[in-house]
Amino acid sequence: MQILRNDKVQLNMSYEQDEEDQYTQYVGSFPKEFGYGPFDGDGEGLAGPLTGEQKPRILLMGLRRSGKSSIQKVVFHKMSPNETLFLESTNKIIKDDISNSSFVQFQIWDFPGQIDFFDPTFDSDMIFGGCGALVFVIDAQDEYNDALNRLHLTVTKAHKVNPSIRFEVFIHKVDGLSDDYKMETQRDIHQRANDDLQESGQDQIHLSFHLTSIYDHSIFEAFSKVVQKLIPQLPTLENLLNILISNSAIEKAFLFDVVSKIYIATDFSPVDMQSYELCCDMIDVVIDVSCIYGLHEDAEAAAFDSQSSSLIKLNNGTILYLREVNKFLALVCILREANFDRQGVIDYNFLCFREAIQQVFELRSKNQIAYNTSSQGNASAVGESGPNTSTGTSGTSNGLSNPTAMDNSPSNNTNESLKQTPSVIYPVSVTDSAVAS
Ligand SMILES: Nc1nc2c(ncn2[C@@H]2O[C@H](COP(=O)(O)OP(=O)(O)OP(=O)(O)O)[C@@H](O)[C@H]2O)c(=O)[nH]1
Repeated sequence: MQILRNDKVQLNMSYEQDEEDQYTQYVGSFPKEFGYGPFDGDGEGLAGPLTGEQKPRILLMGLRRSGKSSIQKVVFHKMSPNETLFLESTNKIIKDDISNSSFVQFQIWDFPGQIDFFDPTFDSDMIFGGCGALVFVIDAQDEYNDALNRLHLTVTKAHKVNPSIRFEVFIHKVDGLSDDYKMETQRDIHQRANDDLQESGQDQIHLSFHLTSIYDHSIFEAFSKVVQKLIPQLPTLENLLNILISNSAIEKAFLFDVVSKIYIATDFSPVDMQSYELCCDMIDVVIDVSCIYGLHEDAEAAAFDSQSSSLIKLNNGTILYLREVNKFLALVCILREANFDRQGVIDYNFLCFREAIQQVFELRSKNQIAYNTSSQGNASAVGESGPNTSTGTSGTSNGLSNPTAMDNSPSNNTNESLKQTPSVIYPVSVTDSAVAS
């Protein structure tokens, strides 16, 4: 296995509480430096970093002790699940800035369980107005009548203020339930929540349901789906992954945010949990090995460079192949060993893919800077972009509204170079053109 060198990413927190050091400790095998940091720009995403106000916001709501803070700590701060037993109850809104990559830039607001919407100090316009997604956590191990009432109250209120919010219901702590009971609980909660909405004439509100637990990968998978919906460039990324896998005989490819192990995009084939878990585990292995062997004398040197990669052969004839895409993102692929005999072609296709991704970043950055400039100088320009530009839900928050924007970009050339590879696997012409160029 080639060693993926560890990147020293700073941990950046914006907690309101005076507990800045609390989560910068070692958790498991992760070094404390391996966490989120401000996007310091390495040429790929001089995003004119989004300001707090512009970042899509994800709200974590639910009854007391339903598991909101645990989810946030486990997914984004590498806290081990057992440590969440000692978390204290949240008594005010905690805002957490997730700024680890130029694609995944958002804020998570963790709410106290006992929050009162009718309290005059609760500014629902401000809270729901700039929100991209609302995650409502229900403790599936507990009686959930009250939680369903609360869910109804929360979504109707939020939808009234901001109809573009996406509602995600986490049926949480399912680790304690048998498979049958899990399914039964999901069906029951789904049915009752939607019935409540229908009875109150609010059936235009759409709820998505996820079975989650911090004790397995389900919470990462569910959060991946929540975050993906906030990435306007998602169709472009998926399209690029499709082109890559179909030309490289790859079975499944994930574009991972390395620190959180959230996948921000995958190809169009269905995701099965086992593949996702395998890829997550690979990232853990790579990081662990990198921490032990990957650091050079100059520990401050930028690691995770363009040569970084890892190859794991499983004993069932399958290969896991990891390549660094940029400082924060990694491509993890699953493919058959037999299809890996012409690695050069796969690597060439990967380079085209990486270049395309970088161009998406650049385009986004340019649009972001243009947007920032115009909104500073001309208030009406903000109006043109729509009132929800800061939420990330309208598809314009980052200035790149849809894949057609990409079509006009230089990256389309890269798309073409991938597309030009005949759909036959490993066309010789690709290698030839690579050599020729
Ligand atoms: N079994 C199990 N327990 C969990 C899970 N997630 C959280 N917990 C436990 O649930 C308890 C409450 O978790 P918190 O994260 O503090 O809950 P909260 O919703 O933030 O609570 P408030 O801050 O009071 O609103 C803790 O003891 C966690 O260890 C899970 O997936 N499974």
